Amino acid sequence: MAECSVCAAPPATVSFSRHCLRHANRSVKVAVIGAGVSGLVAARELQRENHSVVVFEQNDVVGGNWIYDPRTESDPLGLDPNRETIHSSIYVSLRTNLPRALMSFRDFPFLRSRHDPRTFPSHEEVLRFLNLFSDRFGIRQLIRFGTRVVRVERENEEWVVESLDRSSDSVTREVFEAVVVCSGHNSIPRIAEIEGIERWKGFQMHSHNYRVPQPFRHQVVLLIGYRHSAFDIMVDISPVAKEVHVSVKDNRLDVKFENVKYHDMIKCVNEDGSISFQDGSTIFADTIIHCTGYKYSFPYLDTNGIVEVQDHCVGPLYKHIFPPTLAPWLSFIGIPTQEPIFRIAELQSMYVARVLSGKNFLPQEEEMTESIQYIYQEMEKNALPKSSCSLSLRPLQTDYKHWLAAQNGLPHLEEWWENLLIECFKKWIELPGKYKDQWDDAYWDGIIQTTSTFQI
Ligand SMILES: Cc1cc2nc3c(=O)[nH]c(=O)nc-3n(C[C@H](O)[C@H](O)[C@H](O)COP(=O)(O)OP(=O)(O)OC[C@H]3O[C@@H](n4cnc5c(N)ncnc54)[C@H](O)[C@@H]3O)c2cc1C
Repeated sequence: MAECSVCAAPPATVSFSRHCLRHANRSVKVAVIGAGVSGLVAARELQRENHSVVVFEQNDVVGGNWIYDPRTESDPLGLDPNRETIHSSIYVSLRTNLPRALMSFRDFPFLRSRHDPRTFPSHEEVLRFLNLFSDRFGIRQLIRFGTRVVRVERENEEWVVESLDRSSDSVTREVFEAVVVCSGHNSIPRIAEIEGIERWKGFQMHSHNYRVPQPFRHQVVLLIGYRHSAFDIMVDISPVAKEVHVSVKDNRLDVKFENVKYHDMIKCVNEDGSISFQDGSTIFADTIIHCTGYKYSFPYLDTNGIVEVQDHCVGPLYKHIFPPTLAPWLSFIGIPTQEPIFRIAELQSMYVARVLSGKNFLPQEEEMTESIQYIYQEMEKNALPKSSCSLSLRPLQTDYKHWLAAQNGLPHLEEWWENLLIECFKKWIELPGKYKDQWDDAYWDGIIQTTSTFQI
């Protein structure tokens, strides 16, 4: 380990953040990339620790994925690398799949507003909440709007950040001590591989480019996948479409709609353009919508191969945050996309801010690497594919949240929080399509208000 980066005190007295105890609490110049949920909360926590923060945001407003954009991409499947990309994947009818209490920050609850007081509110309500958050904590003044980061590169132990100002079309080069990546993971489509798809003459798209049901009127539509987006789209288009077919890998939910049929996974597209499924059924369809999730991508980031995306897994990342060899100068917030990200991003951001100021010590590089290996082993023991190592925190999700809270000097996450999450998952299985409107608000509001200081 090197000496203290401020006074050259000997390595033995220095934390992994390269500060001796005398120079802990140091302010670091940090670039945050993105002003969605992760970037906003990262900026707040870094500012609270007195770091000097610049947030780069390609859009002109805050909110990231929660900014509804009626436009769709020129390649509806999202495969053409030269297409102009659209960041948001939100559709008009979208309501949150989590109760608002699970989309709250520790000291800034997502309160019911007069605009939309529902427990599972619309996307507009989430965007409103993120705007309130930005105003309350003075985040906007830290953000360079309309500025896209085009390159981040390590030079002489510092990061060179190149950004493009969209209004003047000019590129600026700046140097930062630390970079926090918050650029989101719900924009680059991942599509299903289908044997014989080159024969398909119909229309294919990814749910990233789905906005409204009208284009599918009187059509036979095949949806691939059955997580939240597929389910929402099915409910959206079944009233206008002739037939909706859903190809599902697992998690078949028994929801009856007159014109909806469920199938196993797709076997192939046949010579005559029909589609066969592994259960032996065959259909003709007008449109295929791939509701098959997203790819991680950091096109601007050059780490000399240290951080890679392999098999949908971003790594190596200690605690899903720090690449051991570049810690603490490079960090990632909000990587586990299948988790309730608001609170996790908040705890991760606090941790990063504290490590940078020297309040928290990171373990030695070898220990961080061992910790990453331990997660892979636990996943293997629990028969979880390596491809889910970034998406979710399973099987160590509860330990992870408690660990993060403890690092930040906070008590364990409240019991109601975990219970609410479990209940939400149970209800999604038991009452798909209905659970959002059959939620026991009085019961859960009571539990939350009597067991914490939290309001909803
Ligand atoms: C259809 C759908 C429904 C969802 N529903 C829920 C839900 O109900 N509840 C929930 O908690 N989560 C939900 N999510 C997950 C959702 O993505 C997160 O809530 C949250 O938006 C993630 O925030 P983020 O800041 O990590 O990423 P984003 O919100 O994607 O923000 C990233 C930001 O980075 C900016 N950016 C990217 N690249 C650059 C660059 N090179 N330079 C400058 N700026 C850049 C983008 O413009 C954007 O503003 C849903 C996701 C999808 C796709």
